[in-house]
Formats: sequence, C-alpha cells, structure tokens
Amino acid sequence: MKEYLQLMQHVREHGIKKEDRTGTGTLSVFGYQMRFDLQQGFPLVTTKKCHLKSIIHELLWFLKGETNTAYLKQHGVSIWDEWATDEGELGPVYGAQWRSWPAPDGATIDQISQVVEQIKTNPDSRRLIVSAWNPAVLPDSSISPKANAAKGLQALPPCHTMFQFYVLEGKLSCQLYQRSGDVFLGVPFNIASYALLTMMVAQVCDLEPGEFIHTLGDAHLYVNHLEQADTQLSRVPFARPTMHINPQVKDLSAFCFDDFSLQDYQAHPHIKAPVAI
Ligand SMILES: Nc1nc(=O)c2c([nH]1)NC[C@@H]1CN(c3ccc(C(=O)N[C@@H](CCC(=O)O)C(=O)O)cc3)CN21
Ligand SMILES: O=c1ccn([C@H]2C[C@H](O)[C@@H](COP(=O)(O)O)O2)c(=O)[nH]1
Repeated sequence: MKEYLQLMQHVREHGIKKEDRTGTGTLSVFGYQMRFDLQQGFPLVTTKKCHLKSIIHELLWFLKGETNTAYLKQHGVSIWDEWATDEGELGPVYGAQWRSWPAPDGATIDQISQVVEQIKTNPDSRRLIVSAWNPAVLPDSSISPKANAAKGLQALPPCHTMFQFYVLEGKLSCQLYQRSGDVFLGVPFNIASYALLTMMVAQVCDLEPGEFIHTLGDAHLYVNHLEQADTQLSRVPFARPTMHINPQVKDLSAFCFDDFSLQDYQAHPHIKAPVAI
C-alpha cells in the first residue's frame, strides 16, 4: 500500500495549515489521485491494522439503503455514532441517495440497481454514475449534525460524493470523487470500501475487477493525527492481502458478511487517533 503512504507523505510535506469546520485544524492539499489495480491484491492499508469488519458492515449497510445506525450497532460498529441522533438517525445519507433518491414526481430512484443494469446491458456507456450529492437534503451548516438529522436533513454532506464505472476488455473499473478526505482515519476505510464495491459489482455483472481510482478534493491530515502519521510513515508496508468473495452471489443485494474472507493480511499494530466531530 505504498500509494496510501505516498498520499500521507505528500500531505505531511506539502499540506498547508488550514482551519476547518470541526475547529481541529488540518494540513491540507487540494486535488490528489491514487490508482489501485485490483488484480494485484486487495488494497487494505498494512502500515496499521485496519478493522475490516467495520468497513464491510458499513458497505452492506449503505447497500441496504439504510440510514439509521441500528444495523451497525447490532454488528458492533460504532463509527457513525457521533453524528447520529439518540434514535440512531443520520438523515438521508448515502444509503438513501444510492437506493431511493427522491424524484420530483414523488417516486424514488434506485441508482445502484440502475447502474448494475446499465453495466450489464450497455457496458460502453459513459454515464455509469451514482451520486450521493443531493443539494435538496444538504445540512444547514449553522446547526449541528445531530440537529440536522433530527430535521430530516443529512447529518453530514456526503464525502464520497459520486462514482463512475467503466468497462473495458471484460474488466470493471471504478473512479470515486471524494470531496473531503481525512487521510489518517477515513481514507483507509474509503479505499477498502470502494475496492470491495467494485469487486462485488464486477462479480454480479460477470466481469473481472479492473482498477479503483481514488480522486480526492480536500485531502487533509488533522493536526492531532500528525504523530500517528509519522509513526505510520516510519513503517514499511507489507504485501497486499487477498480478498475472496463467495462466487455464488450474483445479486448485489444478496451479499452478507460471511461472503467475504480476507487472506494473508499482515499488518503493523493498530494506531489510535481521535475522530474530529
Ligand atoms: N473527521 C471525520 N473523519 C472521518 O473519517 C469520518 C467522519 N469524520 N465522519 C463520518 C464518517 C465516519 N467515518 C469514520 C469514523 C470513525 C473512524 C474511526 O474511528 N476509526 C478507527 C476505529 C475503527 C473501528 O472502530 O472499527 C480506526 O482506527 O480506524 C473511521 C471512519 C468516516 N467518516
Ligand atoms: O467517508 C468519509 C467520511 C468522512 N470523511 C471525513 C472528511 C472530513 O475530515 C470529515 C467531514 O467533514 P466535512 O467538513 O464535511 O468535510 O470526514 C472521510 O474522510 N471519509
């Protein structure tokens, strides 16, 4: 995972001090791209142990179209708790926009089913896009994430805002535009999550996985993550692990946690860091 370490090194060296919504302060760069060939192993960061269980459950939760943390809680995943109301509501975040984007006539649009159908029937299309960025439900930035969720708005505007698929020579690639990336905590999750999504969509469309291309807007290291970043930068990455997916699943909505198994994941010890709220 040298690609990830290069991003971290780049932000550490060239990032400029920038204030942010959370009041923490960051080192920030604008615009950065990484490419991961999914035929060369699964891109899970190895310079700190990453909690793949949380990543898989979060992705399955998005795909179920859910926006309440109840499913995550049931599976011991707490990464969204800080932004949710006491009832677990996050407002219409990713799951809602992916699977039930509200149309003007009152109907809802299942962007995920539509894009899978298009990949199968019209693979040369240049319109294979899913967007989570819906200006009608963006939060009011003068109130807290929880207060927004209580009002039926998104607790946080989507960070992974839109992704596009591309089919060439039997391989499926995916490019994500992420408007804002917390390089230490969020980005390792985002890379693994979209790599997995690409593999799952490839399998249900009878394609091989190609590349995952990760394009970042504001890529930042929070100033209270610098020591942790330096520890990581002093470590040498291990070879990538391999992800096995149950080959029998041919419907994107039918995947469950036990359909995934990661092999040969060798990683340096976990590094703790506080999350900026
Ligand atoms: N500041 C910030 N960074 C993020 O990455 C982030 C947000 N806010 N808000 C919304 C979601 C929630 N995500 C999160 C939140 C927490 C962790 C985190 O604390 N990770 C720890 C523990 C992992 C676990 O419990 O499984 C880690 O060491 O990776 C990761 C992603 C990604 N997003
Ligand atoms: O999937 C995610 C979700 C969130 N983040 C990070 C990026 C920022 O540090 C915060 C969101 O704050 P904004 O002020 O809305 O940009 O969360 C991430 O890296 N990945």
